[in-house]
Amino acid sequence: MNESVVAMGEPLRDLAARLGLPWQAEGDATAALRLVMTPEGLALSGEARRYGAPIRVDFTAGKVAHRRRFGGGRGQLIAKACGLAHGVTPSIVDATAGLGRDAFVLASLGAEILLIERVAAIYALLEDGVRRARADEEAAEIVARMRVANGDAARELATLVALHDVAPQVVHLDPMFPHRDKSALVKKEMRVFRELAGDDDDASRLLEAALDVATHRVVVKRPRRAPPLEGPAPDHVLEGKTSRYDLYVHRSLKSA
Ligand SMILES: C[S@@+](CC[C@H](N)C(=O)[O-])C[C@H]1O[C@@H](n2cnc3c(N)ncnc32)[C@H](O)[C@@H]1O
Repeated sequence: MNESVVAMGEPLRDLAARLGLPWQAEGDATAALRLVMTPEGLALSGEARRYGAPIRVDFTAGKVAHRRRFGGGRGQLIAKACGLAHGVTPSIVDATAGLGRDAFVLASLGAEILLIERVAAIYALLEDGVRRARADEEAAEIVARMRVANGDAARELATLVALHDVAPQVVHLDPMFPHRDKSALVKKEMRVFRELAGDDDDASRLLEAALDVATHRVVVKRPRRAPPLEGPAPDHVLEGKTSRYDLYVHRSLKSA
């Protein structure tokens, strides 16, 4: 799937074998994107002009930590969408984990959460971010509620959930949105994601799988003006400034 990425250097030899990533010795790499171990943790980097700064997962600083402190707690849209607004704390699966930003917000509000990511290189960043956060006094307590899994949730969600012994009340989905607009490429991190993850064209299959395992609701994050995923119509919609959440309530909970 990710021909454009290699794990580079001796420290990543085992990781590459475990995740089925191509591996090259230090200095040999010809691929556009490289996973490298740095003193600040695992990083995904490529030519800066095309891909911007190296990408790492850091739950202890920057945007993620800021969002935890000032993001609005249980009043923020994602918390309302996932049903955390009324003092309830559901168990959640984030089946499109990415860099784990949304999942970290949910875990910081008290939710136990299983993060599933199918792109091995992105999963590796996530796993490394969780490992490093365990050494941070504040973040450790939060990441203790997060578990990460590498797999394709559209094809094996039920298996992954059983394997990790979770019975998710809520499944959170944030698939890539296939932007046609070239200006979307301006954001370099997004460019990396597009090259590695594609457009998530199978998102409606993922919705079906999520509806099969969630006991309460499936929550789909969409750009504000994007159409809903193909499939059943959402039961509720929560609109924010730039994004919205489509909510699919489990049939047993719908009023007759
Ligand atoms: C838009 S990003 C999610 C960003 C994430 N919400 C965050 O806060 O960092 C979408 C991610 O979902 C992953 N993904 C899409 N479909 C998936 C599937 N069927 N199973 C597992 N991961 C999937 C993609 O590889 C990509 O990393």
